[in-house]
Amino acid sequence: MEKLMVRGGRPLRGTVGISGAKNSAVALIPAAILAESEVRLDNLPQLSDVAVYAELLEELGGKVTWKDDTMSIDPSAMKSVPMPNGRVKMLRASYYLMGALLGRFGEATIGLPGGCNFEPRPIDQHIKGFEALGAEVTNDHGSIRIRAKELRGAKIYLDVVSVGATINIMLAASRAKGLTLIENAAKEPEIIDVATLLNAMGAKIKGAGTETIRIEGVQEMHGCRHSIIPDRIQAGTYMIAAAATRGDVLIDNIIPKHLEAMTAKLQEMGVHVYEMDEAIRVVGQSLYEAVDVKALVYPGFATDLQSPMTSLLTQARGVSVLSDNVYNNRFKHVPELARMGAHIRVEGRSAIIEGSRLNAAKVRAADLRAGAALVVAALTVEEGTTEITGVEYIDRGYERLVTQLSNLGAEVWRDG
Ligand SMILES: CC(=O)N[C@H]1[C@@H](OP(=O)(O)OP(=O)(O)OC[C@H]2O[C@@H](n3ccc(=O)[nH]c3=O)[C@H](O)[C@@H]2O)O[C@H](CO)[C@@H](O)[C@@H]1O
Ligand SMILES: C=C(OP(=O)(O)O)C(=O)O
Repeated sequence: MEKLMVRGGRPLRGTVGISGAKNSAVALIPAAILAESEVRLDNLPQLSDVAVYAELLEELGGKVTWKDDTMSIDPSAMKSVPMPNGRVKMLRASYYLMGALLGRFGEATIGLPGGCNFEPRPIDQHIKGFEALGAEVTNDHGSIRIRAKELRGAKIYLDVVSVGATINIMLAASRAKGLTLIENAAKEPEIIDVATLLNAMGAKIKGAGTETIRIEGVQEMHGCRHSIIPDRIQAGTYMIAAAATRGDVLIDNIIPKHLEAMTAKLQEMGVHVYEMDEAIRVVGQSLYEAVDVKALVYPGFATDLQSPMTSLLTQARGVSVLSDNVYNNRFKHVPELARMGAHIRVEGRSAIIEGSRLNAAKVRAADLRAGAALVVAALTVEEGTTEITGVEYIDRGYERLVTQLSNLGAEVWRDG
């Protein structure tokens, strides 16, 4: 079993460049299905989810070429092949095949998605959206069959603010007849990135990044070239790691505005953070104050950063309370951090974190960001080597993690 080995106690120092965003990439790749000619994506991250998605598109008959950080997708010969099992179970974002195939072919059969299952993650709002557009949706033993004779624009009010449902409805509605309004839409930067690509492909989308998105359906969409936005979650994780190790790191090739909630929280703790045009410098300090954190939808503090933030808060003086208002039960990192000596209690949707010194241990990453939390924690440990299993989860979201951390002076390697 592969392990990530971390010998901590060294302040991270230097510059780390951030790749394109995973959560954009896994929506932009299936969005290409809607075009009739080649879509080229630049600044693509080298991640396992991206590799799986490329294979999924090939299974559908797409021609995919991936070199360095550029992927070309020729969707002209694609068909809506049923995918009840197999690779669709390997990642969460396979649900975007539903909206994209429905938009282009009027039908899709896709197994329920996999990915990080830190708690039940329903897709009822995606289905409600497809039905509002005129599709018939049935669940056949965990496989979702969606059919529409004709997609028609509709007004859809999302009961919960959902990134996935907002994007999935945008994908299908781009090729529907007439006007679709998504109300109570998610506002994450990745939504804007997807709308930008779709518009470059010929769609007519306005309002992405606000709570009302207006989509005027078009009959045809074409190829284009698009560069993916930087990964704000990888960037935030390196900000946390820099602070936790009392280091001095320039996080480069990012959009600092996407990290405002993180920057503000670090500053509140006493970390020195300097924003530049396309970079943020984080300078760690010896003493940090406990703070309260509420993970919320964008532009609030990102739920994907709450697990690594928990590790940083073990390094603060006093008691911090971290609540997750997006996923109430995203605390699989807590028992593992406890093995490393952390004093954390989970009460309802909150983790109550006491400042504590951590020790090396053998721990398991149960999901992607739980893995990031363990890496951050391990980097703070002064003596001994921490062994982290579940590396396959971490590989879903951090490009060249060992190389990146080693370049910053960390002692990290893979074993097994
Ligand atoms: C591939 C991708 O982009 N993944 C991100 C996406 O996941 P994902 O798109 O799956 O997350 P959502 O924004 O949909 O989920 C937000 C909340 O809404 C609930 N919900 C969602 C859909 C639905 O139909 N019904 C429902 O009840 C979820 O259980 C959750 O409590 O946004 C999450 C929230 O920022 C991030 O943690 C994930 O990294
Ligand atoms: C939960 C995450 O991803 P996914 O939705 O792809 O499982 C994440 O990126 O933290």
